[in-house]
Amino acid sequence: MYIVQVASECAPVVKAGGLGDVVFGLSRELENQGHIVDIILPKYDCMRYDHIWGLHEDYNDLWVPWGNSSIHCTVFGGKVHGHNCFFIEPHSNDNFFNRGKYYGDNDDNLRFAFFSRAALEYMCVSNKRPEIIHCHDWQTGLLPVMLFEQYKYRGMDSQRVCYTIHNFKHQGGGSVDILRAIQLNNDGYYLSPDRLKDNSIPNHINFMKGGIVYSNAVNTVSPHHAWEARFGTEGYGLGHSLYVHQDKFGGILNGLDYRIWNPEVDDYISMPYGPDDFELKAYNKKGLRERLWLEEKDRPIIAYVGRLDDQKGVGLVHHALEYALRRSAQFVLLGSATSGQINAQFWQIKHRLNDHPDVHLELGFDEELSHLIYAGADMMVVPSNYEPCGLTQMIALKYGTVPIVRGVGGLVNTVFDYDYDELHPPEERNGFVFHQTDAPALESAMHRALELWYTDRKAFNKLAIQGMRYDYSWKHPVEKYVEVYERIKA
Ligand SMILES: Nc1ncnc2c1ncn2[C@@H]1O[C@H](COP(=O)(O)OP(=O)(O)O[C@H]2O[C@H](CO)[C@@H](O)[C@H](O)[C@H]2O)[C@@H](O)[C@H]1O
Repeated sequence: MYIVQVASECAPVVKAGGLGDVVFGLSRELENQGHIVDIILPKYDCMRYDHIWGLHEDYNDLWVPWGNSSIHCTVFGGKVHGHNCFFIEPHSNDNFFNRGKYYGDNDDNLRFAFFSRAALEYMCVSNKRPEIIHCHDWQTGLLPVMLFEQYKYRGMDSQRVCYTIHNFKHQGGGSVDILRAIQLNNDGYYLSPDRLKDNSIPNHINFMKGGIVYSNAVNTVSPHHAWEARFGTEGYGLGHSLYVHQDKFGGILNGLDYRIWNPEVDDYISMPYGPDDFELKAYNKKGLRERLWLEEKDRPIIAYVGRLDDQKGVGLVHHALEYALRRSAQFVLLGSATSGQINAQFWQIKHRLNDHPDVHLELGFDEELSHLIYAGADMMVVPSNYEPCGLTQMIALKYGTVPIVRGVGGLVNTVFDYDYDELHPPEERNGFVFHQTDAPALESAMHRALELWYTDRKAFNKLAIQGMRYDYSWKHPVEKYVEVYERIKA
């Protein structure tokens, strides 16, 4: 099958979080299984150009209809670790993708509406006719709308869309001006409740709702989160739309790319190791301590890696740090804040603890360091408020770093409590789970993990090795995506 992925991220060239990992890992495994995949991305000024090989002009004369005129774009082709990517560069004073960052500007909705339009226009005029266009998150929610309302009549009538939602909280939207920009000139039609009308803000369109209504198949990234979004509050107002479209909605658990996330072959860590020579993990703990100036002693290291965002339970992340110190453990944090307030709060903590021999906070994005943390830590905390899938706990498992997670979303589908899991026998359990969003709940799970580390190291290591033996690769999820593609293709 020929599949085009359209997304705002693809690791390692553009990665702000898990979306980038998924777009790359999914594409790579699809190709392994014999499919052809192209990936279309914006050409950001701040991408990791060192991960692109053979960047060249692929299509120089792309004119993308926009408002009353059109914007000239150049499309660049290049290989990202062997995979075909196309980068769209608009030439206009809006400088849509020359902002020194991927997201976070007031006109983000317009920027990605433009990107969706440009991706379709490029496929249309360059004669790319995939069987499946796979769109991701709010940034590309308008693509299926334009495909079925406009491009279907321009020779793209047999393309089908699979739409994957990685985060319901960010839906994209705005006034009907956006419809004008993408030339969907019939406000009454598009603003109807069964099309793009936002479910709560009057006279607003909602990109993600558009994606749900117009795509042929819709999924989120774990079975449990699909249930939460449909029946709980985690759909952030889109629960009703999911109900209306329930026949085409489901959950497919993410995978991990084990060529990137595998301690047996990881170039960024101090010493390779696997479940059969787990004792070598200790060299990575030493390497991590040396790199981050932590004191060398017989203590566990607890880590947090992730965006510092309300979604991730930042209050509990901070609490985990304080509790770890109280229990004489060491704590390492690698995170980038998504708001100025959270950023300031963590810089303050960092300054306060700057000379502490048992703590290191690294505030920013550092892919290489993240590998060493997964390898060197003993435990990883993931106290999320909600978590569609979560990759950090799956990476931690592969690196024999025991996850301590809140039982929500994909965390429920991947981490099974050492003491209390009822569905898995003891030899299949792999972590610690708590349920409430308060500090005592987190402490009780951390306490159980720390007690095991302090009092029965053998049992702790056995648990870590059990986690390493889980297969959360892309192999099985890709089979599920291919089933979906087969079902919807023309
Ligand atoms: N400061 C930093 N430095 C280096 N690396 C960092 C980093 N902060 C995060 N990362 C890395 O980014 C990825 C984050 O994965 P998550 O699953 O937590 O994604 P996120 O919440 O962004 O994405 C959303 O999409 C993904 C993919 O579908 C879902 O798993 C998830 O639940 C959903 O919220 C991991 O690879 C992690 O190591």
